[in-house]
Amino acid sequence: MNDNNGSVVISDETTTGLIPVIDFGDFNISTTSDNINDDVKRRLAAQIHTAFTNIGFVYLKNHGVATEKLDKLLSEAKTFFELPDDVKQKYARRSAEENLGWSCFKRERLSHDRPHGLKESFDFETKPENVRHFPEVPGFREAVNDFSLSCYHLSERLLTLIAIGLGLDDPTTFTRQHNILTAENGSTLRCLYYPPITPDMAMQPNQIRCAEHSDYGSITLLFQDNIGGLELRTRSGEYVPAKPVPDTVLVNIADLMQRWTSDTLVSTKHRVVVPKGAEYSRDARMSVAYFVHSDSHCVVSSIDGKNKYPPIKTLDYSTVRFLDTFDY
Ligand SMILES: O=C(O)CCC(=O)C(=O)O
Ligand SMILES: [Fe+2]
Repeated sequence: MNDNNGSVVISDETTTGLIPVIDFGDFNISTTSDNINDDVKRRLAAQIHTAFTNIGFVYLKNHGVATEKLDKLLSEAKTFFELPDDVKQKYARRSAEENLGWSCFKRERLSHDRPHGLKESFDFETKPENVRHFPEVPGFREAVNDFSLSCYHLSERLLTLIAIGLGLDDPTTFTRQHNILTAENGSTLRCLYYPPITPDMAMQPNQIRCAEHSDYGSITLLFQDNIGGLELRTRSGEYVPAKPVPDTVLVNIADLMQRWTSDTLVSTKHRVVVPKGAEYSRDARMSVAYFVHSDSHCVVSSIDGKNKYPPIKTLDYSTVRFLDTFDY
């Protein structure tokens, strides 16, 4: 079925009909932004805007981020996560301000209504000159840098389209505040590992892989493997699956962008549940999230000038959120 902007809305249970799949081929990361016709940008901007004002999530296909780069990253990350804890501990995250490094199993608590998540993760800076190297997994560093760079290019395009979709005079309104490749910016690439759920695993009541939360920054690019379990909250309050759609990236609005746009774009809560049935719980699940944040010193205040929310500095906002999530 087509919605009124021409984007395809999948009506089977893959996305429960709520999350559009948009063909990003005309503006994929191999294109040169300046050469792309304004009509193409306006069309894509309108499609994305509709998704971000309704459900806050969209699948993009033909985005141009090479599948081989994702596969390589997932494979290197898996090798890392399967190392013994005492090795991984050398790379453990240290503080909320830094927001980098390894978070061990059951470290992160995204909702106070649930126990810690059944997952491990590793956060990287998005800058290529990133300092951490992994003697134990020599290819990990390069795979992260390579993938990050593609995500950066896709993010720039999306931030431009978001500005156009909002009808802003200046399409660089957001990109100017997202100097992702500089030290002024705290965007991160996160590799996530949800180990197999085994009968001997000590699980607490209500414990799931990743508890209900919304993301903190501007937008998130999420690449998931084929295991499933991701769910998002509809406006009526129920959680529905956001199933893996091969070769797509799932993009969502995060909290600071919702605030920036005075709730026009919605930051939707989501979670990762343990798939039902022994077959799937024996599988580990992996995903990669690229969290796009505005520059640390950027003061986010409503673009419509109505000040629905008081202005807040990006770093102040994200530090409070990280402190709430991790027990330091
Ligand atoms: O692993 C996933 O699919 C989702 C992870 C997520 O939502 C997050 O890390 O913010
Ligand atoms: Fe999230």
